[in-house]
Amino acid sequence: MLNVYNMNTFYGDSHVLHNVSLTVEKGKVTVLLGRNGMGKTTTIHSIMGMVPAKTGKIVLEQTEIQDKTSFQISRLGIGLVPQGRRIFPNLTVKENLMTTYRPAENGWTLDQIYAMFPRLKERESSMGGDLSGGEQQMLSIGRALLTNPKVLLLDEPSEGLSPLMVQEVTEIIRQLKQQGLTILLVEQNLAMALELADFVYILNKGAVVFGGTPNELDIHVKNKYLLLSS
Ligand SMILES: Nc1ncnc2c1ncn2[C@@H]1O[C@H](COP(=O)(O)OP(=O)(O)OP(=O)(O)O)[C@@H](O)[C@H]1O
Repeated sequence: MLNVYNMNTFYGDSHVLHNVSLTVEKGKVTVLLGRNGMGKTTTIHSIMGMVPAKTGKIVLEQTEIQDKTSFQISRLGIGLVPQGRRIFPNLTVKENLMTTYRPAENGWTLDQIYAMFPRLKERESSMGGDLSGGEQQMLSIGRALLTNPKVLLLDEPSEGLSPLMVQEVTEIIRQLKQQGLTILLVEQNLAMALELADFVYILNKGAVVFGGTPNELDIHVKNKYLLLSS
């Protein structure tokens, strides 16, 4: 569905991603793990065209997207739930949702988003900035779904949420998977990630050092790249 081949990304002279290759299979949850600063967000931003890769190829279905703008990439069917949620604080919940709404045949509608997130319906006239962290995360997910994406990228959706809210967000991602949505999830929360993952990649210093199923992710790999500080 989404394939990344040998992606190299720089911030100025700083070479951050080194030949990153990933496969995100249709209808599956692919998880990208790695400690702080290892390049997870940069990978997501390069796929979205926000920090374009200097070399490499990114293919969505049959279309090469590495030279396209973020707007074009969104239109082609990649939705982003960004780190930190990035909702508009001075727009209402409903206005936040409608900013990106793009109707699609058999696609998400506002009513369906409200059915999935009843709390957003209750708060539809509240300002985005007045919502709790968990409500903002739901708003951010709802807003991305209303672009009717083929692939949904989620960048650390559990960040800053209470354990109860993390469970709720996990449940939502599980439901989206059951509905057949293709998902690339960046997470620091290992338990959450492994609960959802069909396939796992680990990034270390901007390079993919592991790709396999959650079962193949043994304690040695976890210790080396995820649990211990470097
Ligand atoms: N705008 C930027 N300019 C320069 N360097 C950056 C910029 N953004 C990130 N970096 C650097 O790129 C590297 C990868 O950062 P990135 O944010 O992609 O990591 P991450 O794995 O997503 O970490 P985190 O979990 O903290 O978000 C880090 O060394 C970081 O300092």
